[in-house]
Amino acid sequence: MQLGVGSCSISLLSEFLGFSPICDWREQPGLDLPTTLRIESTHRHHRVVQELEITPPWSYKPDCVESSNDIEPFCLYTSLTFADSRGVSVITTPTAAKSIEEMAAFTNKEALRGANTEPPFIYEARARPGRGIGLIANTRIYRGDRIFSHTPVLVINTKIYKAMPNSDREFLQKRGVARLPQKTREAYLALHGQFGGDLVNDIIATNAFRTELSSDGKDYLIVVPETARLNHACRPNVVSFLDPDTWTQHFHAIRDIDPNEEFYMQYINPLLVRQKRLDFLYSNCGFNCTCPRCNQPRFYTDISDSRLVVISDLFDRLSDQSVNRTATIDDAELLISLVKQEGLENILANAYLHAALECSFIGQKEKTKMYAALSIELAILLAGPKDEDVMTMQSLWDSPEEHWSWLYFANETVGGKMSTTT
Ligand SMILES: C[S@@+](CC[C@H](N)C(=O)[O-])C[C@H]1O[C@@H](n2cnc3c(N)ncnc32)[C@H](O)[C@@H]1O
Repeated sequence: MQLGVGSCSISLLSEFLGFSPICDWREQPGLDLPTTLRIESTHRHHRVVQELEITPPWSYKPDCVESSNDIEPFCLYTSLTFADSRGVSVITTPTAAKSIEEMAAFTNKEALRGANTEPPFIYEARARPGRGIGLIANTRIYRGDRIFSHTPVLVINTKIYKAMPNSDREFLQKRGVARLPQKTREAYLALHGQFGGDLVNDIIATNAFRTELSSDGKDYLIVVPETARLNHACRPNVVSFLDPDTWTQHFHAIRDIDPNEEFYMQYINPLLVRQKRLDFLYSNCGFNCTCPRCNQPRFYTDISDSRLVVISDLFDRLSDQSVNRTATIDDAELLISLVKQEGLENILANAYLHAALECSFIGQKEKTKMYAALSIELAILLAGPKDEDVMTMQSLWDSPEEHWSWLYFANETVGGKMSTTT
């Protein structure tokens, strides 16, 4: 989602909307759908196209397979020393690997301080009826508390899906997992596979997150064994963001969590009504959702669905930045109230952001600051403190009058509908 006014804009990214890309990645045009992921290919001609040397941080000579577009091969790079010898295997092009090698995660040991270590006794993994293993809180956890921060063990440039047959990609994937340090490899291979077929590939299909890992914005799939144990619920209590500099995925509580409550993230767009959520989860993620929100009695589902329709409509109207827009601060406050009633704390930062902007449009300084602060508090859990949108909101909090949105329509539209200065 993009809020844009001239050259000034605040982009509300999909991750910012609070849903994980975990099943979304298989929706991308050109990527394999789950049915093809299930087929174990018999096609075997892994054309190793070039002999590359071992260069730090990599621990082996990269294995490369020619790509059908003939631009660049895709190669397997494994570092056994990455993240205190947790290790990582990366499948990408030699050019992308060069820029990865220069990232702080690989050049500065200090950058990974605190990653892959967990506060003790916060949670434990347990069998959950109808949904395999899940992570259960052992103690009360408060909104904003960090749950864990981990680095990926397998990283795949998504362009590979268009660039070569499945069998070639699977060859690189299998070798990538085989080369990981033993403990890491075992943790990977113990993960759940939902679709069957080649195990390494099935684990990717079931557990991968889609994310921008490199500074050049390239798309990657990542598998992080610890965070892969998080089940989905349509009212999540944890959210994540990935710091691209340190290659660390951080999870925080987005609301208070009781002892014995399961941690849930949201795999899909939170604005879908129940039947659409169930259909999407079944066709893209391969399971029938057993979360409490999908299983509540019809009466509550109907109320929830109608709230979601209004929430979507309000987001659309508040995002409309044309001079003919009809949205007001009342709409933004209604949105906040409905999002809270719906229990979607993972999109509350967006609702607060809209409220802050509406107040700024009409020059209400104190309320602008109040809503900006409320938005920032949650947005840093969803996108991280270095995120551009979070920094933009910070500037709205610091000095609303300096922000592009301040009395924007009053200045832009002389005598127009939006000249709503008080
Ligand atoms: C990323 S894994 C989550 C951890 C997994 N439960 C395990 O045992 O490792 C995703 C898988 O968990 C199960 N799952 C997650 N959320 C679920 C839900 N709300 N309802 C039913 N099954 C769910 C499905 O089998 C899905 O393929």
